[in-house]
Amino acid sequence: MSARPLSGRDLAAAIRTDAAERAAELAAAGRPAKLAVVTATADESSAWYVRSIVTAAGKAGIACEVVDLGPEAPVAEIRERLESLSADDQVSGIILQTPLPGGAKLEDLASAIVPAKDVDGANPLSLGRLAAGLPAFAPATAEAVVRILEHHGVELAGRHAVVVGRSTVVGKPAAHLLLDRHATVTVCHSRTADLPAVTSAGDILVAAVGRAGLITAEHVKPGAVVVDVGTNPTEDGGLVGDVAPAAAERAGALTPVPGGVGPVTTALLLQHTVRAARE
Ligand SMILES: NC(=O)C1=CN([C@@H]2O[C@H](COP(=O)(O)OP(=O)(O)OC[C@H]3O[C@@H](n4cnc5c(N)ncnc54)[C@H](OP(=O)(O)O)[C@@H]3O)[C@@H](O)[C@H]2O)C=CC1
Ligand SMILES: Nc1nc(=O)c2c([nH]1)NC[C@@H]1CN(c3ccc(C(=O)N[C@@H](CCC(=O)O)C(=O)O)cc3)C=[N+]21
Repeated sequence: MSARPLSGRDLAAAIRTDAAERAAELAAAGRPAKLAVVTATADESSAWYVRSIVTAAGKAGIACEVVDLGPEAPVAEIRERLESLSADDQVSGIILQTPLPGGAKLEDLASAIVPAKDVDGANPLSLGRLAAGLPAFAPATAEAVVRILEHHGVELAGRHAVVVGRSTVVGKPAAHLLLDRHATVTVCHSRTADLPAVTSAGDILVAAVGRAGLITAEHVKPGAVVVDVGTNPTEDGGLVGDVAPAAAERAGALTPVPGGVGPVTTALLLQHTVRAARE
C-alpha cells in the first residue's frame, strides 16, 4: 500500500488567486505590491525557489525585483541592501535567501529587515512574536507545512508531531505553529541520538533536513502523515525530497516533491507580500 499523496497544487492555486485579486486592488488604488528577493548564494534549491517566486509573482501581477549579490558578497553589503530596501517606499516585502555566504546567520542579517516588510518571518522580532503567539509573518515554508495538513483535513490537536530540522526558516517556526494547533511537538536535529526511535513515534512527521533519502522506512510509524519539506536537486535536473521511496510505502499520507510544500510556500510568500502592502 502506498501513501495517499497530499498535493499542494490546488491549495497553492487558491492562495495565488487570492493574492492576485488583492494585488489588482492595490494597483488600482495606486499602491502596487512589490517583493524584493535578496540572494547571495549559488545553492541550486535556492535558485529553484527564486525562479518560482519570479514566475508566480509575474502571474499574480506583483512586481518582483531580484537583488543578486553573488556568493562572495560581504555580509556588510547584504546588510546595507536590506536596510535600503527596508527604507524604500516602493518595496512592500523583502526575503533574504538562505544559505548565506561565509557562515553568516540569517537571524543576524534579517534584523536589518523592518518587521512590517519581513514577509518570510526571518527577523528575530518576527520569530519571537510567532513563538509568543502574537501577530507576525510566519516563515512561508513553516506556514505551508500546517496549511497543507489542514487543507487535507489532518487532525493536529493531541497528535504527536515530530519535526526533523531546527532551522529558523523551517524547523523551529514549524514546531511553534504545530504547537499553536495543540500538537505535542518533538524537534530533532543532527545531534539527535537514535533518530529512527524518535521519528517513528510521530503520528505526523515533518522532514526538513535537505538530504535525499534520509528518512527511510525505519523512521516512519506505519500509517503516519509525512510532510516532506526537503528539496534536493538531482543529477538529471529534477528535485527530490528527504523521504526515501521505501518510507513512502509505510506512510499513510505523504506530501510529494515536487508539487507538495514547495508551491504552497511560494504562494504564501506572495500572499504575505500583498498583506504587507495593504498595512
Ligand atoms: N519546499 C519548500 O518550500 C522549502 C524547502 N526547503 C528545503 O528544506 C531543506 C531544509 O532547509 P533548511 O531548514 O533551510 O536547512 P538547514 O541546512 O538550515 O537545516 C537543516 C537541519 O537539518 C538538521 N540535520 C542535518 N543532518 C541531519 C541528520 N543526519 N539527522 C537529523 N537532522 C539533521 C540540521 O541539524 P543541526 O541544526 O544540528 O545542524 C538542521 O537543523 C532543504 O532541502 C531546503 O532546500 C527549505 C525551505 C522551503
Ligand atoms: N529565506 C529562505 N526561505 C526559504 O523558504 C528558502 C530559502 N531561504 N532558501 C532556499 C529554500 C528552498 N526553497 C524552496 C521553495 C519552493 C520550492 C518549490 O516551489 N519547488 C517546486 C518545484 C519547482 C517548480 O516547479 O517551480 C515544488 O516543490 O513543486 C523549492 C525550494 C525555499 N527556501
